[in-house]
Amino acid sequence: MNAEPLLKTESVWRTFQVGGQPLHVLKGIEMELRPQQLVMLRGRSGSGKTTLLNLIGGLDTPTKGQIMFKQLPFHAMSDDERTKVRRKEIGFIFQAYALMPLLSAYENVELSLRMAGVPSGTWKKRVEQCLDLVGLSKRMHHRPFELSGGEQQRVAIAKAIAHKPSLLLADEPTAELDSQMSAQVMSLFQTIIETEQVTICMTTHDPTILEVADHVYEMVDGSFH
Ligand SMILES: Nc1ncnc2c1ncn2[C@@H]1O[C@H](COP(=O)(O)OP(=O)(O)OP(=O)(O)O)[C@@H](O)[C@H]1O
Repeated sequence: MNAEPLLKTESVWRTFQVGGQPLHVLKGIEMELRPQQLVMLRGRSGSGKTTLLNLIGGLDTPTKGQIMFKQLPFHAMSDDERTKVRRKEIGFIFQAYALMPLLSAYENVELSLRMAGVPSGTWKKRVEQCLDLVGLSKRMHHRPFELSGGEQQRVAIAKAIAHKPSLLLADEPTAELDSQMSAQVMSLFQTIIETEQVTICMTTHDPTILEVADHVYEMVDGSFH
């Protein structure tokens, strides 16, 4: 592995003030994500996984330390600068970025291209390509409530990759799925890494899923073990 890392953190701390007291949620995180890797973060509830995903996705900034994404210093950039990079380069599969209930699968994926500022002439082809990749070509005009949980998750994946991000972040993407559907999502992630040349970083509690990771970071109380 000689390729430059896509993302590198150095001594990253994140501290929140809770009731006037500092709460150190991340304590000196050193992490590297390389191109086309599948990296997993595991750890108990409350260990700091989501806080770290928010930082590497540019949604939040560290209290101390450095985060370099594609040679850009996320720790030193303004919110506006990070937002611009995030819209183009990062895809999220987070509960908070769930599907819009009144829009069809097609319209949900199209929305992500609109948000990323992709020229509208290319939307149709790309939306169809992404829904095909996740195996939902035949259901593209269904709304989320007309789809199963696993199908909704696949639309969320299509939506997250449509703008061709280099990094895809997923917070517990298989938490609501049974083991068969989880295996399908993981196999889809492996396909996407190849075809879309993306790096995926996800959190999970599921030991069977960890087996397919290129690298697993074990988070204990805000540090890696
Ligand atoms: N904005 C905030 N202000 C204060 N405390 C916070 C804030 N965000 C997170 N925390 C605290 O940081 C700790 C870690 O939270 P985080 O959500 O990162 O854990 P997690 O490992 O993702 O847990 P889960 O698996 O339950 O999602 C928790 O104790 C949480 O209460």
